[in-house]
Amino acid sequence: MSLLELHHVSKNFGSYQALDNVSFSVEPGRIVGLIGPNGAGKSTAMRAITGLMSYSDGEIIFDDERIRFAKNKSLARMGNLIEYPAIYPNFTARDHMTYYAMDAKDHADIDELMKITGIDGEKFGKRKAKKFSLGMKQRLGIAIALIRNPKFVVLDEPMNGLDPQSVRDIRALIRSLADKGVAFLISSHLLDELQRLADDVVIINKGKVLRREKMVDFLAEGKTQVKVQTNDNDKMLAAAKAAGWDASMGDDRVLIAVQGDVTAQKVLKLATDEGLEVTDIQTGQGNLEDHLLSVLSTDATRA
Ligand SMILES: Nc1ncnc2c1ncn2[C@@H]1O[C@H](COP(=O)(O)OP(=O)(O)OP(=O)(O)O)[C@@H](O)[C@H]1O
Repeated sequence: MSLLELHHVSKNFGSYQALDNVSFSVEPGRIVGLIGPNGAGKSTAMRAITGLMSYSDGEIIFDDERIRFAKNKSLARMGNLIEYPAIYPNFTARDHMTYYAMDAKDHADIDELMKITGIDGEKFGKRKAKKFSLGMKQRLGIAIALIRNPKFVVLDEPMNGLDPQSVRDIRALIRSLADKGVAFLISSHLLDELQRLADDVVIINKGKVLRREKMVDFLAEGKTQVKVQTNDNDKMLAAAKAAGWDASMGDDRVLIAVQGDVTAQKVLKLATDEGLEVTDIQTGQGNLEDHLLSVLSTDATRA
């Protein structure tokens, strides 16, 4: 039995459909990455799951209870950090911990959680939250999400504003909690980070789920690609597509799937024939970002 299940969930804002028949599940102890471009519906899905927003159709079941807007006993077993953490400017980090632990049947050891999330010690202990940096607020938000020993935690862009050491600390914390059975649903535009952290991936685009699979399977399915950078990548992409190749635009280079007669030499020859200057060319397995872009570009072609 899954801990969280979304069955055919839809959400409309007026005539705009932000979620369209969304179904996926999250198992205990799994870290699930929710990824997709801006406006795909990630925050909307997370808000519906945490009872912060109503949904129009379908159902969301958490821990055997149907999630409804703003009235769920089960939400006490769910932690979340969505957009801005609920921080009180005149509270210190410890005040927040004490406040959010109040009335909880079960809560984490406050000192230990403050230590792990790096909001303890001389520097932060006595400082009021209004004087916190963005990264500090983010760490406090993560600590708040974890204070009630949740079974399931929803984190929207948790690594926002964190320095590399904090990113590493938070990653280790999430992994150790998942090893103890806590499930996570995490959205992030930091795809390298998510690739390292997530066990499963849900890809959402224009409110629809395009993929739901294990991260390793998704990455393995990513084709070997020739990644070519030229002085005119748009022209390179058009030429590759005209040649009938499976090509998409990466961050700063064109990605061409190695299949049939496509090789790096052929790509180089095509670029030269087009009068393009090749500044870099490599062959390799796509990473999460490459494969995501390729899945999104296939989806756009279908639409
Ligand atoms: N309260 C609202 N009223 C009207 N439209 C909304 C509202 N909230 C979100 N939307 C629209 O729904 C779509 C999905 O938004 P959402 O914030 O869920 O996307 P997202 O995947 O989280 O994007 P991002 O990566 O930019 O945060 C967007 O087109 C957005 O403009």
